[in-house]
Amino acid sequence: MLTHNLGYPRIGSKRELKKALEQYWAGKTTQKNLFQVGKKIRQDNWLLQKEANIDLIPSNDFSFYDQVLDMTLLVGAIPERYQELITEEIPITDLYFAMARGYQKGIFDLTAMEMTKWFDTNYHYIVPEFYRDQEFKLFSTKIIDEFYEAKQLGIITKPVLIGPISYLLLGKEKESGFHRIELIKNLLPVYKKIIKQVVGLGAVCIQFDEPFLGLDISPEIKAVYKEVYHEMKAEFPDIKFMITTYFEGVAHHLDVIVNDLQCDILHIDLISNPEQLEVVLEKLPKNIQLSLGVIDGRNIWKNDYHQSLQAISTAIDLRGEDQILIAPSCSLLHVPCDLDLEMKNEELSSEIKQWLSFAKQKLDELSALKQITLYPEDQNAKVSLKYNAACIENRSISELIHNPTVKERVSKLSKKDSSRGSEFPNRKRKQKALLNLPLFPTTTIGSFPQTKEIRKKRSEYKGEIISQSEYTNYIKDEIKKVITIQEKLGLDVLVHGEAERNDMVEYFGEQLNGFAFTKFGWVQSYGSRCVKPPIIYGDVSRKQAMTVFWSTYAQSLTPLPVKGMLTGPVTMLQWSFVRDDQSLSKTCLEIAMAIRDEVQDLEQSGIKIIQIDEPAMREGLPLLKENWSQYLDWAINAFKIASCVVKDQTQIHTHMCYSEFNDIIDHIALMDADVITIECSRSQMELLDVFASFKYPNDIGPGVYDIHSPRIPSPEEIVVLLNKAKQYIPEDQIWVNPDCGLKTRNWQETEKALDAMVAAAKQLRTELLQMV
Ligand SMILES: Nc1nc2c(c(=O)[nH]1)N[C@@H](CNc1ccc(C(=O)N[C@@H](CCC(=O)N[C@@H](CCC(=O)N[C@@H](CCC(=O)O)C(=O)O)C(=O)O)C(=O)O)cc1)CN2
Ligand code: MET
Ligand SMILES: [Zn+2]
Repeated sequence: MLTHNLGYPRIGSKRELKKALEQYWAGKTTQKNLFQVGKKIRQDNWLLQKEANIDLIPSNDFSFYDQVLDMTLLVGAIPERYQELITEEIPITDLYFAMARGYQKGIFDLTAMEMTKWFDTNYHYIVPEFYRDQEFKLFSTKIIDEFYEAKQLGIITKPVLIGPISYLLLGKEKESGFHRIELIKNLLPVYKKIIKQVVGLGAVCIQFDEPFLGLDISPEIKAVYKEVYHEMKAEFPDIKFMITTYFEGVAHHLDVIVNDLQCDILHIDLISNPEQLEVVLEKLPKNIQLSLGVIDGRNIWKNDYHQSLQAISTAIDLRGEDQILIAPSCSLLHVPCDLDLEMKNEELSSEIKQWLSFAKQKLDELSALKQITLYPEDQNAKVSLKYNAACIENRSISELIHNPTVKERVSKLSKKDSSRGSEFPNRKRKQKALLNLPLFPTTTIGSFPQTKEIRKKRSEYKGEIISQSEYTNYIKDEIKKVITIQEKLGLDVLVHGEAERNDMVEYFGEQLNGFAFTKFGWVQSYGSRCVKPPIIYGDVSRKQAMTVFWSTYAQSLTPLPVKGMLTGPVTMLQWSFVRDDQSLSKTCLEIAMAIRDEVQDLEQSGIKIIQIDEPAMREGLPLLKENWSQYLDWAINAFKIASCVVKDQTQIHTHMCYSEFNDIIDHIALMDADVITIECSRSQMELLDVFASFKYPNDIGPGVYDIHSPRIPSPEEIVVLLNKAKQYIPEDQIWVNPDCGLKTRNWQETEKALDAMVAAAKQLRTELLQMV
């Protein structure tokens, strides 16, 4: 029985890669230095896995930005607009970053490629763009370079590729009249070339990630799976093909896998779907080895050895030990690097620490499971099994977890707690009288640039280098500054700028009971951006008002309305590490009650508009359609519990980003927020197509420029987008705003872009006046 790993975090345990990337982009360091940082991380990761006795160690799981973009470069799917960057003078790395981030330099003004969520995770990938009859070619050498690099360290790695079918499905057609899967015939020869190259260097096993095998796929796609792997395998009969599936079970597609899929090893995710083990064991042909994903690659709880060993021994009994591999359920990209770094963190109680396991610890768990399975009588094996059982037991009976008051409040909720006093048209009239906003009201999503200085001050405050009052005064000055700037820019609805927040989820989590925090638990979100997800370990409740102080201060500075700014319950849940000892819906309701209390306090302190962000509403959607409606019911209900406590006059906003919303827009409408601001611009307002057939009932602000790119939009292009919006949405329902918060941008970009946005809104107002 072998152990293997699907992928290791690459940002560095101290975020070394993040820092090097940002320095490089700022022109403060050389490409050579960036490459050295990358190389060091790869080597550290390989050696660490070797030390942990992992039998099959992955390569090509490293990335400078995103593994899907790496594939795009590897197969040369470079969109037309970047072709002019393929010159002697411009390093290929800069072409790569241009695709990820846009490129505005000299004569060039190129927009970035679209970015979206990686399945139902908080990781974002760069969406491949496909055109009719598109050609592919072997374009980059990254995969062979990395294989070679590891080989020089004495490690024959398992190169990781996104399988050809999942790669195509992850992308998007950029013109009509074809389906991207048709491109497989052009793509396949390039995959064969890639395989040939790594095999030439000595690879014996290749990992093809095919997560779509767990999703709803059509019979046509199934047929393609059959053909493609048949054809590839025929050419490389001696190479082990490992097909990995994750995030869902494959039981419903076993027909393809059993009868048609040519592979040597199939990996299944037993965390997201433990039930599949039984049927896979029964139906999978005996000549295919089975890899059991028994260790949670997406959560931080210590593995329950007893439970894992049961699955492993069932599998071994039926197939024999040499036919079984064990692994994490998916790539470890989604968990922090190393729990050992938290040893000195006194805020994380030692009781909770013994319940946890990060990437490095998960590797040790993997090899412990192998030892216990192969040598059950070994003294070390016995000790580690016993220690594990004690930790699991401790967590299950810990007093830290349950709070009867919270449970009782939640159980007493009734239908009327989740509906507003009146219907939307009525509310809209009352809000209009109170707020008196112009047509096409302009606003921003909440955050303004989180400058180095702000972060430094917070760091100093947390390290007790500066006092609480110094920090408070500093943040107050920041708020004053952003209010003044917004007034100058001529925005209609203001925000306080969120300078006091480290992160929109972490900030609230820190003020709630039932949440715990790490100091180094960073997880890559996209590119160089990381988050430190809180750990929800127990029942959630609010300690005291969380935002009222800052919001009322901001409102005291201006006659214009300032939005109170909260993170919604679904997003709090989705972007935290969640408990696995009660249902998500229960935990979500507990959070909703805490937010509801805050909403009520804000209203009572005179805040007239309250925004409850739910950017993660869509990503929480189960991967299989059959499970959608159940999720949407509890998720929407939680949002309404949080928001519906206010009177008609108080305007509730929500905000969403990063996803395709077309397929759930009717459910988004059911959330009944008075206004939704929603990301749109990277996809050129594709979202709007849905409004041709679905009349969105409430107000909506389709994002008019991309905030993930440093590129500054012109007023003209924003006017074009708004005119497009007008064709689908009545003009008195349209708000004007960026795609998302501005925390990642600098001040110069921010002011210029917002200036363009306000100018565009004013132009539309003038045009309307002239028509009258
Ligand atoms: N949780 C979450 N998920 C999300 C999003 C989100 O905002 N939050 N947005 C989407 C993804 N977008 C994102 C956008 C920006 C960042 C982001 O800016 N992250 C920051 C970290 C934010 C943070 O928590 N910062 C802390 C700690 C900052 C820090 O590193 N401090 C330095 C010291 C200060 C310095 O000198 O820089 C240190 O301790 O070393 C703070 O502000 O307090 C980063 O990578 O840079 C992340 C995700 C979807 N998922
Ligand atoms: C990822 S959604 C971000 C919403 C938040 N209010 C902000 O502006 O940053
Ligand atoms: Zn957003």
